[in-house]
Amino acid sequence: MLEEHGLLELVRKVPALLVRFLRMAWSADRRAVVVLFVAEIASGAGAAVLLTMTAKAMGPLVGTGTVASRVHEAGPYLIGAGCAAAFARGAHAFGTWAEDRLRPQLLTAADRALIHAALSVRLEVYNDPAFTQDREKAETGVVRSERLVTEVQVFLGSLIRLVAAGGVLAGLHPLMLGVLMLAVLPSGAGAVVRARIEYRTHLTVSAGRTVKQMMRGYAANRHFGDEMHGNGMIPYLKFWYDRITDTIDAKILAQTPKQLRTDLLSYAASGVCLAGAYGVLAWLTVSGRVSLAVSATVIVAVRQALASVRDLLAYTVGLLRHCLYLADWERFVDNGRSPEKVPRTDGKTVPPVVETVRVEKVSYWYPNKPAPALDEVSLTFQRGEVVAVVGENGSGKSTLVRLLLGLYTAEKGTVSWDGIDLAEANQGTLSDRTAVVPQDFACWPLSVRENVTLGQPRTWDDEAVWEALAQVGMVDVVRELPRGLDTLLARELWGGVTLSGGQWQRVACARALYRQPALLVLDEPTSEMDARGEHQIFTELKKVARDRITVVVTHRLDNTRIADRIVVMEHGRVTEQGPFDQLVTAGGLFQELYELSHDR
Ligand SMILES: Nc1ncnc2c1ncn2[C@@H]1O[C@H](COP(=O)(O)OP(=O)(O)OP(=O)(O)O)[C@@H](O)[C@H]1O
Repeated sequence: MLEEHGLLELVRKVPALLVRFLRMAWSADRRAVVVLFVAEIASGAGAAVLLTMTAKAMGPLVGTGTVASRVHEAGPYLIGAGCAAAFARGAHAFGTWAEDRLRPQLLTAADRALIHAALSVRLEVYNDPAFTQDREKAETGVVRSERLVTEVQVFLGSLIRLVAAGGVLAGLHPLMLGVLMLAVLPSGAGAVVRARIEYRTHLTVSAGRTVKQMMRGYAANRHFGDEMHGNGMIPYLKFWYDRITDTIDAKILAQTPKQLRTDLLSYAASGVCLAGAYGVLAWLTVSGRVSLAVSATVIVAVRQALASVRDLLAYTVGLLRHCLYLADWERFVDNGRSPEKVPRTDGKTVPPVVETVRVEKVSYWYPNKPAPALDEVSLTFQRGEVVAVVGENGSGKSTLVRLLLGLYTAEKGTVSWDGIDLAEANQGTLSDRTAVVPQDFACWPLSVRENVTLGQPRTWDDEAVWEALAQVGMVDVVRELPRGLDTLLARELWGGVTLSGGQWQRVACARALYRQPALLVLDEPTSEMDARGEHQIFTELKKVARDRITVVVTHRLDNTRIADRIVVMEHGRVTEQGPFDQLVTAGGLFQELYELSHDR
């Protein structure tokens, strides 16, 4: 991780980051990039001409003769200087126009890359605790990408103006470059020290900021409103949020005395060096080595150079800081493209119809867990079968179905579909054959139609959509919505509505049925449904079971009566299998759980 390395590591990365950033800008808006560069170069050239004209005007102005004749002689140069200044400002305005165009486009490009990366990785990558933290950091990189445009613009402009001032001074007298260096060096050193302090501060607060960001997300999410308000959690959450923000602030504030010391030292050194530079200049002038006119120009040029250096350094610090966040963003985005993190697309094609899914001696470990979530599990599933998977919390049911779906890859053993080992399957063709109603599903802020067809190629035929809705008993509810299938299921948006928990669950089931998959997995599909809804779903499952393998994970053991076979799991192992009538009297865990569920 970049954080383990130092500032030097970051500085080494900056050019590559800037090139990548430039490429993004180039593909977003070439014209704006060209205008930005041309405008800043033109603005720098204008500043150089302004200085040269000033130098030329100084000769007559500080020379001999009447005031009128001196002004007359200097007049054309003064007009030239005025025009150069106007030109430089005009060019800068175009630079700002380009910046205004690039900022939002780069923000969008960085944001899109992040979301695509987050959506591209395999589900297993999410299990790595670093993944969430990396994503939070990358989010900050997205926000900072916008500011980087301004920084690059000012950095470039200042650099060009500094080079222009240096060039003009060197042209006047080679020694003047030394005078300029003497005047600006301490500010440079001060800025580097400041950047180091800021970088270290960033490292100390980054973990706290990540947690804070997560909390912000929860606090603003209506989904958690019932839980927060109904449990009286608000005062503690406020207290907790205040505490973490105070801790972060305290760490940042603890750095301010160091920054003050750095500033005072660098300003004092700057003052001494500037006085030294002017002393050298005075000596050169008095000893006749440079003319009075040159010396007057040097003073103007040094002032301009100092302003440029101040901008340059301030924006270099900003640039470094933002590159730091961008490095986090870059790492996350590149991870989302690395072959070992994304699903396989080059493997064997999974056929549309599957007769047998075989699980052979499969074990699976989650990161940082000593015991396997699945331990040498062997099972076979046949087309047309409805299999219920039951067991106590944490026994490995959800892990098993993720392996069947190919969402996780077995670490030991194999899961195969008609002989195709899923570790070697093309994941795209596999996910085309599966459908799942997970325990936790999203309430997508899309129309009813899209909520049903999501994951399928777009269709103009609503008949199949209505059919899927009929299978879950949602036809009347949808007909009564203000815009039927077009109704937006997002109460937060104008014209949108929301559904009840059970209705949302029915929509999730309709989506799975609409897919007509080879493997249909339902993990607690009816936990929020009323008795009628539950009855309807299980009746429908039975009706459509002939064409596929259906796996239902459930804690409501009465529902397992519809299953052809029940698989009982304990501590990651399969301990019982068989039809309901057999298991309910077998004296094993199933019978015990069944009796407990009726012992009220
Ligand atoms: N993402 C994860 N990271 C780490 N450990 C996990 C993860 N998901 C599950 N586990 C662990 O794996 C084991 C099996 O979990 P799994 O979710 O498969 O159980 P389950 O039978 O579906 O439980 P439940 O009935 O509560 O849904 C548990 O010990 C759980 O703590």
